[in-house]
Amino acid sequence: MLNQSCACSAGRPGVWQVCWQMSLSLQPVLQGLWSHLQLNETHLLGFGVETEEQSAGWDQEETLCICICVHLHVGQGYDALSMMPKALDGQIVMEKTPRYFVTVDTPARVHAMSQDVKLIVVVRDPVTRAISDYTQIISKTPNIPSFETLAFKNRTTGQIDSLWSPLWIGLYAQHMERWLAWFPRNQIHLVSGERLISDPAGELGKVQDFLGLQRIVTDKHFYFNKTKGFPCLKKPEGSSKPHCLGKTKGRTHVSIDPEVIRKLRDFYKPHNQRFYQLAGQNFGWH
Ligand SMILES: Nc1ncnc2c1ncn2[C@@H]1O[C@H](COP(=O)(O)OS(=O)(=O)O)[C@@H](OP(=O)(O)O)[C@H]1O
Repeated sequence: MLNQSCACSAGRPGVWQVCWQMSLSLQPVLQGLWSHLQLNETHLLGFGVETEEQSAGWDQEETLCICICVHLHVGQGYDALSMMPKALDGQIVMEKTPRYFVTVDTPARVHAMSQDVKLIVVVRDPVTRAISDYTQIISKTPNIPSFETLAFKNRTTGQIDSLWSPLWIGLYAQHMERWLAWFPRNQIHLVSGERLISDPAGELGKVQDFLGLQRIVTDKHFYFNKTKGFPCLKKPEGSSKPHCLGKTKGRTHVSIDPEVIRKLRDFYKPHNQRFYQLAGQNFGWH
């Protein structure tokens, strides 16, 4: 059941917002619209438009209500800094938006906001990343074509569709180059997604060093949870119980034709090499 009031966050400076709330009994139409909106988020972002706080639910009369907030970022004047929470002395404010790494205008905008901001990017094997991305997309929009279909412009000739969002995002070198045009390499810290799983304390140790923090988070804070198949926190702050990440993190991936995986590995090889050079480190993706 969806509450009738729409959930847009109001009054944020530099952002215009529109809020729609629809209630129709045309289930298939709305499901299609919902899929369309989710698939086109990247496209919308390209134009500086972002959807936020999307929610959908069925009311008691079995009609679908959708509430979508569209935030239109007004030119370059989007004042992100004033939207950040105030920090006390000794506190660091962090903002986490995975899409910033790949959104074309973001480096310039972040630079206009702060030239000495510290940037952290978590990167993982782009092939695994693409499959993870697709697994997430298909969990929300089950009727889309297969990964194998979407990954190719032409499957017969083997031509990869590098503009398909899950593959395009994995072209890390090209995204990194855009950031390096605005920020020196030493202001960007790269976290290995693989080591974040195999050695979370080690990887977070480097993050703490990069942020100039004392190494407080160490091995003793983690344990390997066999059921989850991932490291989890022994005792998160403010709780006495262990905590693993939620169901949408670390889920079983859709199984993909090994031949397609091989083709994708070949496709990414030169891009990965270029990324290792820019990064000054080899992430070992084969
Ligand atoms: N400790 C722990 N527990 C669970 N999952 C972990 C952990 N550490 C890293 N990972 C990996 O994080 C992946 C999910 O991150 P996301 O890409 O969804 O993050 S993001 O919020 O979009 O940035 C997720 O990807 P998937 O395995 O594809 O779900 C995990 O592989």
